Amino acid sequence: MTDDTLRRAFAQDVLTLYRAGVRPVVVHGGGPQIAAHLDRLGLKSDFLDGLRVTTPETMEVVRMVLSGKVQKDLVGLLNEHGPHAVGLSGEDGHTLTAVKRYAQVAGESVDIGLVGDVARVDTAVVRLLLEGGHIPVVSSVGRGEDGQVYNVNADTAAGALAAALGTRVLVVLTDVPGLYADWPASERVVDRIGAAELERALPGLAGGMGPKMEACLRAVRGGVGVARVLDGRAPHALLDGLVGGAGSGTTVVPDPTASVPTVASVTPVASVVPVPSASVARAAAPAPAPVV
Ligand SMILES: Nc1ncnc2c1ncn2[C@@H]1O[C@H](COP(=O)(O)OP(=O)(O)O)[C@@H](O)[C@H]1O
Ligand SMILES: CC(=O)N[C@@H](CCC(=O)OP(=O)(O)O)C(=O)O
Repeated sequence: MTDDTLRRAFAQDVLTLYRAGVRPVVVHGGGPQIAAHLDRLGLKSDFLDGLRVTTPETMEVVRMVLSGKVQKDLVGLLNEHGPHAVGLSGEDGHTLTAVKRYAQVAGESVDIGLVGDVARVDTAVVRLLLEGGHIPVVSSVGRGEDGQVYNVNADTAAGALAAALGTRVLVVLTDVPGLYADWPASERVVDRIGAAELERALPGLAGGMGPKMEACLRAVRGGVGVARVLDGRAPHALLDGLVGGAGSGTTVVPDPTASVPTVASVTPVASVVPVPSASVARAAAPAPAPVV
């Protein structure tokens, strides 16, 4: 999202899906843009457990950069050929209600300021936009019921929103080819992982991969059909990954249903697995497919 060519390719992919009948919801972050702005202001920013330590001063910058710049740039790109995209912050319409989140460092909870987890999602505004034929573009800022505004990791926001909307697919774009099985010792990418195995692996994940994979887990446990982690450094990673690129990135699938299926429970519900992705584009889906 810091490279203009990649950003444009991403916007084209979202529009291609949209024109094919998919209803994408974009949730964005902007860590590098926040860092650049903090730097310009001479403010330091540290990360703990993959999350930015957020003072009230930092929070002002996070809010301004995410909702005022990164979101508007994305909306602008999506709207070059029509009034498709509408930006909103997680604060708007109570979309994301946040609660303070602590970092976990060596088994201890550490206070990292105004960092939030998503406690509740109100999908009303996003659904209104989808019903009106728009592409919602959501910044990962949450409103606390304590009067604070919280900095929510974008993957966390996306996973929670996907689960609340009951979407078919969650796509997470990142700057590595997928989840490395044994990072940093090896860069072998995990092709596919089930929710239970991912849950066991989560405590061992470092840096930003922790919140990212936690978001995928939350999504598939919340009823999303499948979550994909794709390498956003490749132009058109989104479309290639969804439509053409079986095998790219890491696919997170829900737990198989624990009980022996009865005839009634055989009806496919959440246990949909890798989207044969041409069908994503064909879907004209009754459920929207979110894109991060
Ligand atoms: N097991 C892992 N597999 C892949 N990347 C990992 C892993 N553990 C830590 N990382 C780090 O996590 C980074 C991705 O997280 P982050 O920088 O927060 O991404 P984003 O900006 O896409 O949210 C990778 O660039 C890599 O350095
Ligand atoms: C709490 C926390 O870390 N919030 C993130 C929000 C933006 C984000 O997630 O951006 P990326 O997707 O580019 O990493 C931050 O301040 O950087």
